[in-house]
Amino acid sequence: MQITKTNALHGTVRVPGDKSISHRAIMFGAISHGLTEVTGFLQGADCLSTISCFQKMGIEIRNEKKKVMIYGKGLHGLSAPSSILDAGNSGTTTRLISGILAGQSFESIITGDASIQKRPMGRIFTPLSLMGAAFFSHHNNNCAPFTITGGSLKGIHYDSPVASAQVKSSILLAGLYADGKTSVTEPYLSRNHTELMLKGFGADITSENTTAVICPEPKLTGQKIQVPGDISSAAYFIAAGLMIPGSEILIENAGINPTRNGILTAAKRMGADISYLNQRTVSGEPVADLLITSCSLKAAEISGDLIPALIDEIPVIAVMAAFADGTTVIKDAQELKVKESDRIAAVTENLKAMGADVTPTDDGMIIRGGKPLCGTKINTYMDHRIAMAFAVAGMAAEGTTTFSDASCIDISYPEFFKDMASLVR
Ligand SMILES: O=C(O)C1=C[C@@H](OP(=O)(O)O)[C@@H](O)[C@H](O)C1
Ligand SMILES: C=C(OP(=O)(O)O)C(=O)O
Repeated sequence: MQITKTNALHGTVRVPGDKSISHRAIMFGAISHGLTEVTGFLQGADCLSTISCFQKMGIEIRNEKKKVMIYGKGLHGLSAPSSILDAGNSGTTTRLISGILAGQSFESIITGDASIQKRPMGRIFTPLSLMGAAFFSHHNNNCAPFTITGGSLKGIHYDSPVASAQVKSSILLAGLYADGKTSVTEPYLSRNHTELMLKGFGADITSENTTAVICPEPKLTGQKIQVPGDISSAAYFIAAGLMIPGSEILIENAGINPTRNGILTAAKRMGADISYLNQRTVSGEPVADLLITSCSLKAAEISGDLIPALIDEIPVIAVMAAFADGTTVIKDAQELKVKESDRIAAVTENLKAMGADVTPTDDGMIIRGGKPLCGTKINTYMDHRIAMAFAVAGMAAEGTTTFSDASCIDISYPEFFKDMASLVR
């Protein structure tokens, strides 16, 4: 794959289904009674890992691409896995499944790829152990592979040190199996798809400010779920549409849940005027079509409670900042170091290689925008967000951009290059 500077982008694009919501639809369907039908499911490698894990635990899942059918067996219907559960590259799979496995009467082993084997799992071992599950990290490093011994769980209150929807969701799912109320408070509100969707399946779940509360409910019921387009995937089109002069693109069916739409807030702070058309609610999630028109971008500060709402979009926001006028400061984003790659290191290394003036910090980066950027060979670190963010950088830079390996894009957006190319006239 080679990318050169592109002309203005025009046309309409429909991004694939939301990754976070697709994972949850499979998981919640598996532990509910009866059929769950999912349309708009993301056929990315991460979500396929979730499907395969539940199939290994005896759940029939038919993936007909346009529709995924999950024949749920209820909270206690999973069987001991036929072999080690492989979460692939997916942190969401690993951490959310652990919450469910914590409440099972069997033992299971979870592993994943080289990246997953480096990501911190102590953050779920601690609360789930307090609830009564036991964990054994095979390399004694609080990472995968690990064994979970489920058990009878007790309800707890947990003050999470990190604003992480994966930690929150893992605890709430274990809470379905506990003997009483379970609650989680986080420092800032993270994405709330679990709270919204579990309620739809019949769970007794409420939230107020940064606290979510769940009470055990013996029976969840299968649902029809329509997955909205992924705002994290839309982010690459938003950035390209804003940065490439003369562009006008319509992104249809994008999820705009306020706990996820920080990219829109950041873009607005940077001077963009994005129109929200056809606003509606789909399966409990707010959705809109987004009209993006190119503009000259200016620097902004990205920090505090905005961070969880745009955590996965920071690589592409950093690219926008490199093309913007002024100094952008991104802080409070130390979580970037424990994603599929160390995204502070990966973004700053690649931006520097393209000629940008950028300084990494402990919890983010400082980008002095406006220097001319030139294509180079991007080291993706096999991180899908890095590959797509720098594909966008390559579309706005002089010269040619190539990649060490861009196959990682299949994790969240297998059709990315095709969809982007459809907008180039
Ligand atoms: O719950 C989820 O679906 C996700 C939560 C976020 O991770 P953290 O919970 O680690 O912040 C995000 O980065 C990830 O892509 C998906
Ligand atoms: C961090 C991400 O996903 P996960 O944690 O599920 O691997 C991501 O998609 O950017």
